[in-house]
Amino acid sequence: MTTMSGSDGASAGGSGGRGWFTPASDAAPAERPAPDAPDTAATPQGTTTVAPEPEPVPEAEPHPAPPQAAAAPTPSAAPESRASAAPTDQLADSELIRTSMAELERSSEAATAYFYALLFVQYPHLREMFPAAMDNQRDRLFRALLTAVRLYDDGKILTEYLGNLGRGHRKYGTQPTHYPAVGECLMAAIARYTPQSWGPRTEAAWVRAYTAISQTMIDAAAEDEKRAPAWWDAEIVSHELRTPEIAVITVRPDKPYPFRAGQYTSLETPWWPRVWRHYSFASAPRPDGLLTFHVKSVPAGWVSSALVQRARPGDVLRLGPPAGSMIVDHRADSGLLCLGGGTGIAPIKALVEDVAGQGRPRPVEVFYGARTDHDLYDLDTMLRLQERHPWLSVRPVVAAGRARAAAEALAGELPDAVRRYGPWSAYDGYLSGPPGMIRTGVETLVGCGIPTHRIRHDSLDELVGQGA
Ligand SMILES: NC(=O)C1=CN([C@@H]2O[C@H](COP(=O)(O)OP(=O)(O)OC[C@H]3O[C@@H](n4cnc5c(N)ncnc54)[C@H](O)[C@@H]3O)[C@@H](O)[C@H]2O)C=CC1
Repeated sequence: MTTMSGSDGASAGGSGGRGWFTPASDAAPAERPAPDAPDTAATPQGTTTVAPEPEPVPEAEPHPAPPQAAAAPTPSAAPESRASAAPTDQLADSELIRTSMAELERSSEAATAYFYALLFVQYPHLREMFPAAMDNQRDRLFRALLTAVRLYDDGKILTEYLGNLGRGHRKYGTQPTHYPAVGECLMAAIARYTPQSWGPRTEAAWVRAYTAISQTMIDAAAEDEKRAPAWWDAEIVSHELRTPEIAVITVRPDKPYPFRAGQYTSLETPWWPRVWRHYSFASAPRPDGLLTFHVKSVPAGWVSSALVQRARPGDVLRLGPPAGSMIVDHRADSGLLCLGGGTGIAPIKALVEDVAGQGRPRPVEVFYGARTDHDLYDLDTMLRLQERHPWLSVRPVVAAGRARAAAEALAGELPDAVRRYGPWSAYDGYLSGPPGMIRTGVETLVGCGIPTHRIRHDSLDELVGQGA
């Protein structure tokens, strides 16, 4: 598999044949599917990172000033433009790309809007692969780029991130032949919005990086194609409204769906084609193969609202591959300290079931937080698990007031409640919930003596994009 340092793509220009960004000839055959935007990054040991994925949100399609005919970058006046595209090592590339990215960040919105406008003007047939509304999509592309640049010098993690991305993109129907088009428009957008840093060396560094990125994604998708479908259709077999905003939805996939407790998937509804959202599996793998999700409808959340208010048994959803590395290492004996906020309790419940299924008891301490006790929609389930398993402790934590249903609930924000117990230094941390909770939760656990490499959670980027 190609890594960032492996390719020597100079700026050759042109998007056809073996020009810019064309995958290596001995790599993936042309008909292999590949990706179009970001999906998942998982750090092997520590923090789980769920990366951006093209998951647009509805809305009219806004566009920036229409791009000119050709996507030629405009490198001329840049400070480093007099330098030749001489051989550069990866370190130099990463310097150039970071500088360029820092400048790009200042105009990220305009640059991504320009990129998509250019892509759809130059390659109109690609438009149908994207959802009608492009808002969130634009944001996700940029976040993916940022993630790749951030991981640029860490070959192993970058390869893992891109591999997940490539596999995740199979469901969009992306082909290897799409990469040159995307690369060409991306370079044009970067060139246009980084006048200070753009020049031949930076351009060559970006071309090398993009070529390597594409190749890694294409290879991963091709490899994945040998063993897994691009997507699964899954019929809803039960739909239970736990509160007016929260539904517990169980589906039956049309083919076996292998995954690990703590992971998540991407999900598309029939009502919003090509709009995908992430949801965690709320149970460990079951013998009957059914999968359960907890969905909270959020304001202006078209997908979540459809899933909660409109979906019914018999409706068919589409699932992407499993992703995420918030999984339990069953070779270890350490205890699990789990923080589940709101519907973030879903993967925590799966983790508890996973530990139970191993038949090797180890301490599991769950803090289940909600705004009000009314929002503790899955407390009964968690308390039943606690009754069944002596190694499990479940503590509800209610931020606002005290609940009748959970008279024993602790008061306050979830991380504060955790701090009152412990010691936790011998535990591994698992966090799932809203981004603010994850941030303060990680700080709290580190403050309690749990090193970051023993703390796992889904990525904040992904969670931010999820609420729709
Ligand atoms: N449905 C699913 O499968 C999954 C959902 N999630 C995420 O979980 C979140 C659930 O949202 P809601 O149920 O509306 O949760 P919520 O906003 O009602 O909050 C749940 C808990 O988090 C605490 N919290 C919130 N912000 C905090 C902050 N800044 N500092 C400390 N504590 C804070 C609250 O006090 C409460 O205890 C969403 O962001 C969703 O993306 C995460 C993983 C899986």
